[in-house]
Amino acid sequence: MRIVALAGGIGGARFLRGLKDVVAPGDEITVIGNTGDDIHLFGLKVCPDLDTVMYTLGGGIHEEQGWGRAEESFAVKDELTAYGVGPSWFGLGDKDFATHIVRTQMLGAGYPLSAVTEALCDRWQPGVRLLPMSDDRVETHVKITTGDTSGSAAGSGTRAIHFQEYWVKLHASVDAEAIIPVGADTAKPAPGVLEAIAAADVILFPPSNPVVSIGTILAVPGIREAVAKASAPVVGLSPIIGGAPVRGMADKVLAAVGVEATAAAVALHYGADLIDGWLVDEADAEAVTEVAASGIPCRAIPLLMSDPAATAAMARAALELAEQVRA
Ligand SMILES: O=c1nc2n(C[C@H](O)[C@H](O)[C@H](O)CO)c3cc(O)ccc3cc-2c(=O)[nH]1
Repeated sequence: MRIVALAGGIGGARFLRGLKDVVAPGDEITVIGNTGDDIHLFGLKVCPDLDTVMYTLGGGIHEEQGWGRAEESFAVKDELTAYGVGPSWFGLGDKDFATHIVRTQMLGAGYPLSAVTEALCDRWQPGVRLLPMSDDRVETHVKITTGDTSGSAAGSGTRAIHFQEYWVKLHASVDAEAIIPVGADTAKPAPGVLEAIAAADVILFPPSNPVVSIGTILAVPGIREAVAKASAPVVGLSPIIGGAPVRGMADKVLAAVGVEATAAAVALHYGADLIDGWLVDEADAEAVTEVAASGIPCRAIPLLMSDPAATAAMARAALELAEQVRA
C-alpha cells in the first residue's frame, strides 16, 4: 500500500513513528514535509520541519523537545553569542549545525532542496521517503500588532516577523493578525510530490498545525487540488483536543485565519471537498455529529500520543477509517 502523509514538525513526526509501527512490510510511506518554517541563520538554511521528521524517524531526535539532536552541545552557539552575533533565541546545537552546513553547501553547489533532503536522509534512514513540499523558497511570516505607535514605516504599529521569531522568541504571546507563507504563491511542488499524491492508496493529515504546517503545504499551487481530486481517501487527525492544542500554540494561528480552536472547526476548515474522514479525541465526542453532518465521516478515539502504543493505535484507526470511507 502507498501511503502519503502531509507533515509539519513535532506532532507530525511523532505520528509518523506510530504509522511506521503499524504498516505492513512492503507498504511505502511518502512524507510531504512543510518548509514554510525554514529560516536562514548565520548564512545557513535551516529546515526545522524536515529535520524533525528526519531526526525523529532516524533516531537522532531530542525526544523531550521534539526538535534538534539528542545529546547536543552548544559551543558554536555560545561562541557566536560571544561575538555578539545573533539571534540567540534560536537554539542551534553543534551537531545540528552539521546538518545545516551540509544542506547549505549542497544548495550552493546547485542541488535542489529535494535532492539535499534525500542525501541527508541517506544517512538517517528514516524509513520513509521525505519530500519537501517545494524546492522553491517559502518562508512563513506573521503579521503582528506592535505596541509602538511611533507610526513606523509598516503603518501604525503593525509589522511582519518571521514565523520562528513569532513562535520561538515571542512564544506566540501576541496575537497574530495574519499568516503569510511568503513565496508560496509562486512555488512549485517538489519533484515527486504530485505523483505521490496521485498514486497514493491512502492520504493522511497527521495532527500537525493545520495553518502553518499542513496549511502551508496546501498553499503551494497544485497540492491542494491534487489532494482534493486524488482517488485515495484522505483522513485527518485533529491536533486540537478538548478545545486546546496538544502542544505548540496552534490556537493562536487558527485565530489568525478565523478558525475556532476546536476539533470540529479544524475539520470544517479543511472541508469535505478535501478530507474524507476525521478522527477526534474522545474528549470531543460531541463533535462527531457536527463533523459527520458536514459530510465528513468522523470517529472519536484516544488521540493523545502519550506513548508509542497510543500513537500506533491512532495510526491504525486512521488507516481503518480510510478503508471504511474508500469510495
Ligand atoms: O521552541 C523552540 N523551538 C526550536 N525549534 C523548533 C521549531 O521552532 C519548530 O520545530 C517548528 O518550526 C515548528 O513546528 C528548532 C528547530 C530546529 O530544527 C532547529 C533549532 C530549533 C530551535 C528551537 C528553539 O530554540 N526553541
